[in-house]
Amino acid sequence: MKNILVTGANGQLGQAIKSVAARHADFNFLYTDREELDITSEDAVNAWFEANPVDAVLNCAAYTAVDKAETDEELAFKLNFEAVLYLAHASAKHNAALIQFSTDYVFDGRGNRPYTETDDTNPTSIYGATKLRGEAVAIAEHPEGIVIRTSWLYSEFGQNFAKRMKELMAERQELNVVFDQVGTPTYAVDLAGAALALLQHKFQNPDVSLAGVYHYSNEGVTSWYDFAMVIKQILGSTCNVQPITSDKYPTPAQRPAYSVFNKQKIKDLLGIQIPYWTDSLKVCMSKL
Ligand SMILES: NC(=O)C1=CN([C@@H]2O[C@H](COP(=O)(O)OP(=O)(O)OC[C@H]3O[C@@H](n4cnc5c(N)ncnc54)[C@H](OP(=O)(O)O)[C@@H]3O)[C@@H](O)[C@H]2O)C=CC1
Ligand SMILES: Cc1cn([C@H]2C[C@H](O)[C@@H](COP(=O)(O)OP(=O)(O)O[C@H]3O[C@@H](C)C(=O)[C@@H](O)[C@H]3O)O2)c(=O)[nH]c1=O
Repeated sequence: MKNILVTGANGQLGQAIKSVAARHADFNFLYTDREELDITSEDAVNAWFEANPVDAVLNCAAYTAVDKAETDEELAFKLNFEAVLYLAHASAKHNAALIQFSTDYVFDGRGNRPYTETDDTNPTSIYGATKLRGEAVAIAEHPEGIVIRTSWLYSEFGQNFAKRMKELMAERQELNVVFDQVGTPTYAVDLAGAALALLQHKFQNPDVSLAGVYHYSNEGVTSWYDFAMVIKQILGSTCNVQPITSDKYPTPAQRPAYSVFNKQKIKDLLGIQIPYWTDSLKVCMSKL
């Protein structure tokens, strides 16, 4: 039996992990959120590791309010960087694996072909910058640190774009959504399955180093507008959804115009097929 610490377990990804946990009868999940384990406290992190035997950490805790981070840099930095440092040190000391989650917002979006794990990063937002620092520290401060970058996460859990669109389509007759930001939505339940498969692979191949960055999203490419349009079609909504350019939807944080991932590395390693984004979206919408 492997003891897996899940931080931020009541967040979107944490709940998605709970929903697939039964697939891994040999994993004993230790779910914590801020109340049980505040990862911004180095003392709390160290005390937790002293008190509980841990074989791996899935760090699902993060500061994810992209626009708010522009004026709340201190807390975003604490959670997305400093806390990762504490987790990396503690898990390395106790010989536990570490999986840190990161984002497509580490890229500036000026690319025009799917980003690989070795492509240059250049975040355009505070959120992206703090997540990039978190990636670096997970890799540098843990000899086997793993980072999974994902994009446009949605699910039946927590707050996300798909749920927001459903609410707005019920409230409004017209909705404007940007069509000049292109990426790939990711169903958090698919990501949770892939992260646990990666962990399983690691436990089964203890002598092989898996350290480094991996890209994971669903398959396909779309814009936020097209994402909204597919949601509208699935719901059978009559809301008039209009495409707009980003300058017509000003936000405090600048988002990448293009953030599609190349996912070959994780697909080759695990031998997995990743679901197409609209297939997973239909599964999720049937649960909302
Ligand atoms: N959401 C998205 O679209 C994307 C997310 N990601 C990454 O995926 C990961 C998971 O994101 P997601 O599940 O959506 O995020 P959520 O915001 O849904 O969940 C984050 C969780 O962290 C908890 N938390 C906050 N502060 C602390 C603390 N000090 N100690 C412990 N826990 C804390 C939150 O609790 P509380 O609610 O009480 O604050 C919440 O439960 C993150 O690393 C994120 O950067 C990457 C790409 C896209
Ligand atoms: C709600 C809404 C948003 N938009 C735009 C704003 C933005 O450019 C885009 C996405 O909207 P949101 O602000 O909901 O999504 P955002 O918070 O930017 O989502 C990001 O979250 C972080 C945590 C990540 O790591 C990213 O991968 C990504 O998922 O859609 C519209 O055009 N119309 C709307 O009605």
